[in-house]
Amino acid sequence: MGSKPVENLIEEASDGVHFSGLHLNGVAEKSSRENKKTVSAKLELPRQPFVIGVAGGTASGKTTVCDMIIEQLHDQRVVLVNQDSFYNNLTEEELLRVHEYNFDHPDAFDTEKLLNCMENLMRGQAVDVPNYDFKNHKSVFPARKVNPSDVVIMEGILVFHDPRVRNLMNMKIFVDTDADVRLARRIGRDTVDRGRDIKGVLDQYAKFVKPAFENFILPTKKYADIIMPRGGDNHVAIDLIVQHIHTKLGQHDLCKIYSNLYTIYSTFQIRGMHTLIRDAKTTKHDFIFYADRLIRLVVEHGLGHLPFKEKQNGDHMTTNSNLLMQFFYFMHLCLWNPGRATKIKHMESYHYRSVYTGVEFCRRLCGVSVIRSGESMENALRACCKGIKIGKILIHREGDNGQQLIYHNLPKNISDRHVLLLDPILGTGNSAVQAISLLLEKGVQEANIIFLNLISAPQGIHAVCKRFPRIKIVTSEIESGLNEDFRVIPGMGEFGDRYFGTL
Ligand SMILES: Nc1ncnc2c1ncn2[C@@H]1O[C@H](COP(=O)(O)OP(=O)(O)O)[C@@H](O)[C@H]1O
Ligand SMILES: Nc1ccn([C@@H]2O[C@H](COP(=O)(O)O)[C@@H](O)[C@H]2O)c(=O)n1
Ligand SMILES: [Mg+2]
Repeated sequence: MGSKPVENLIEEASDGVHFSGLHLNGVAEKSSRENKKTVSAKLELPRQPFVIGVAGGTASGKTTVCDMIIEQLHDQRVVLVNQDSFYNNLTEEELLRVHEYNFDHPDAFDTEKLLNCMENLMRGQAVDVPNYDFKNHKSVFPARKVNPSDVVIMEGILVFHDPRVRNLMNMKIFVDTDADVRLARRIGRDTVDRGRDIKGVLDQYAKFVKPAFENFILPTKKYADIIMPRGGDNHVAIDLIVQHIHTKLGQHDLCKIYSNLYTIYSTFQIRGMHTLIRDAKTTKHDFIFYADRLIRLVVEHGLGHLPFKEKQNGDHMTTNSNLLMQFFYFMHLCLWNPGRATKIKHMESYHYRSVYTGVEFCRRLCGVSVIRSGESMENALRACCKGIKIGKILIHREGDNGQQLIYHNLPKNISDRHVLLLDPILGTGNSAVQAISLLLEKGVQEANIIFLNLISAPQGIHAVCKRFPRIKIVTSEIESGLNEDFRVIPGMGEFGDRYFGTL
């Protein structure tokens, strides 16, 4: 993998331009990829943080959940921005009648200030977040200095309410805790931490907190990606969320280094399928089922990277309604212009010409599977590309570095084709390098190779991308690393053995 360890490469890349497949909008992402050469020029574009929104009713456990996520993300730079910090300061008059003030209405917050603060953080600038005092209902000095970070968590009862705030979020979590539990916790917290008396807490709850929950907070639950029951007691959900963030950040960094590395969009469905195929207890039947689902997604994604030509379907297209119109027009001519009507022999002459502008698939392509595990991907490729030719390469592994190419059978005219190279696991990258070298020897253009796999280890990515910067790698997950046996961890055994049942 070269002389520098992975962490150094990531660190170096973090200093310069970031090729984020996750957080930049389409335009920014495209221009970053197009300007790959500017990496060396070290343009100081801001890092786009992974923004998580955490909403939910009062005392549902939002702050507790955020603290737990932050604790578990100990190796990442994470900051918390509380919506509470952006409460409007009360006027003297409002302070005198504070019991009549509705702190649960969206207007109680200075949302412009929150947005401004978030925009600065996303531009890579440190911000001063007000320090709100719940006892005196106002911000106090000094403000809290918040530095730009990899992950920004925005937490508060109404963070999903304003679409401008909501749209900044990459992940939205709604903490869904039973109303009675919330009221009991709120009484406890407000009397102990916020200097309130029980009667005041109950009056405020009945008058403002409960109605606002129903009118403003609960309706935003529909925007959540994750609805989290039981708040901080839900350790499984917290683990999954933390793992997902880790995956996103890991992929993020390697995708920034290599603009030819593509990961399919990660969803909990996809993570769930990975969780199953990575479990030694998963039955053969389930292993094949979920591996096939993942393979199909990767193959479809890979095909999306093939070139295409614009194509127009210039055929006549007729709908029922215009057939009816044509019939009436024909009858009209028969009555009023029989001469013209007789000239018309075919109804088709009246069809409205409609053109569909689409694209044409690239036809000059073939698959090449690396025997044996790569053969597990052939069916998905055949299902997507009718009649596709698939060649094979057998590489024998001697120890961990000695790879020996011992057999190949490749489609004719492979040099004219785009090649989809199939191997579900990219580990050290040694086999992939051998296979790609063979394809290049056979005259295939490096830029015409798309390497499809399910799991890529960083070592393999560095090995392949550095040596063949023009090939594309499409994967469904970037692994954290390899174990001492050069296997992906946590281990799934030999993919081919598990898929073909030859354990
Ligand atoms: N799972 C839990 N079990 C017991 N108490 C909890 C739990 N989660 C939160 N609390 C307590 O309930 C109160 C409200 O929790 P907090 O996280 O501040 O909620 P929120 O930020 O949603 O208002 C706090 O006093 C907190 O210590
Ligand atoms: N001066 C204030 C400001 C806010 N509140 C209440 O705080 C709740 C929001 O904070 P959570 O941690 O519970 O989400 C909200 O329901 C307000 O009623 C307050 O009492 N006094
Ligand atoms: Mg809170």
